Amino acid sequence: MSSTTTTTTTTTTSLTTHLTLLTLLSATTLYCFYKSRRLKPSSPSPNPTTRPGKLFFISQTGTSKALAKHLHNLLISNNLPFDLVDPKTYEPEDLHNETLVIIIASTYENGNPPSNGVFLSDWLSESVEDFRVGSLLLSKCKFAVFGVGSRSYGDMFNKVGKAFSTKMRALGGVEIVPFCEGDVDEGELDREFGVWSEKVVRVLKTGEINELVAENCEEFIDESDYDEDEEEEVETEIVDLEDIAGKSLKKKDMGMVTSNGKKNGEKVMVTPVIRASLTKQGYKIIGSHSGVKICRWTKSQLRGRGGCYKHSFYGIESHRFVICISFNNVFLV
Ligand SMILES: Cc1cc2nc3c(=O)[nH]c(=O)nc-3n(C[C@H](O)[C@H](O)[C@H](O)COP(=O)(O)O)c2cc1C
Repeated sequence: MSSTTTTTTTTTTSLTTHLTLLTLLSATTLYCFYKSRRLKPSSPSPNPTTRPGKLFFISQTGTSKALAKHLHNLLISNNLPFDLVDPKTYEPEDLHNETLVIIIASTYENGNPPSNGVFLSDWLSESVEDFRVGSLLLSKCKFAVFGVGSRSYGDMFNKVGKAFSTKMRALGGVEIVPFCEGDVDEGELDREFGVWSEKVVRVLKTGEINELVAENCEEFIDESDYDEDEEEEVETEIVDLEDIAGKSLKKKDMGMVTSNGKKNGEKVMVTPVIRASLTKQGYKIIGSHSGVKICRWTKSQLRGRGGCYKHSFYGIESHRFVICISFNNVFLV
């Protein structure tokens, strides 16, 4: 009797142990499964490099705006993401971040842009003229321009569209389809615009763009200005206190800062766009007043690989100096 009781007790204990172990194992499995689900992203994260292109219309009485809307529909129906943008709501300081820009621009009185494009146009002109900005500012940007005007205005015909194309190129932009001039009076504006638009879409879709970019980049990037070390230097940009405070100069501050970089009437020496451009060229920005870059010949001389003509021809040891550019246009050697 006693033996039977002992056997029953042992069996019950063993069963309880098994059940406990089974429960523990199941709980662990469930926990691991739950954790693995939490860690696994539910869907692939979107590609951070894809930024919609910008389609600007510069228009007084609506012709360019209507054409831009047509093109926008065409682009979207071809799975080419673009934002239709009125430049008067756009901050040109952001332009160096754009990779695709299309501009439909009308010319208005005395060859000037319609009012919604004046700021963008002036900003580009000033950037082209500003020696600190340089021709690499828009090197990531592929663009195309269509001009709307009337031949009856003679030399002023499509002056604005032409100027946009020229200025974008001067800042390093890569023109993917040649500039096209539409004539509202004697030309076949709609047909010409249709043909040009198809070409833009084709280039964007087929990737012909890549070949063009590769070719054009060679023109714009002067390798003598760069070497391997400078690319690394770009990463270690000095941070300005103004930027830490988040006070970069923007169009929305226009009450105080004008398009030519004046703040409360005083010249601002390094605007964000100048900073970006100089950094691309390998300069280190000092505070908000100066930029420094070591000439590649200086590095070459210090490494014993030969220096520039000043040393070879005249024996001047310029590699012993650092050249500074002060933004108030004074050069210090
Ligand atoms: C007052 C006025 C001035 C114009 N000046 C020029 C000009 O200098 N050059 C040009 O090519 N077209 C000129 N045009 C023609 C315009 O570009 C044309 O009317 C165009 O369709 C206007 O485009 P929008 O409707 O997008 O503003 C002028 C038109 C007007 C009404």
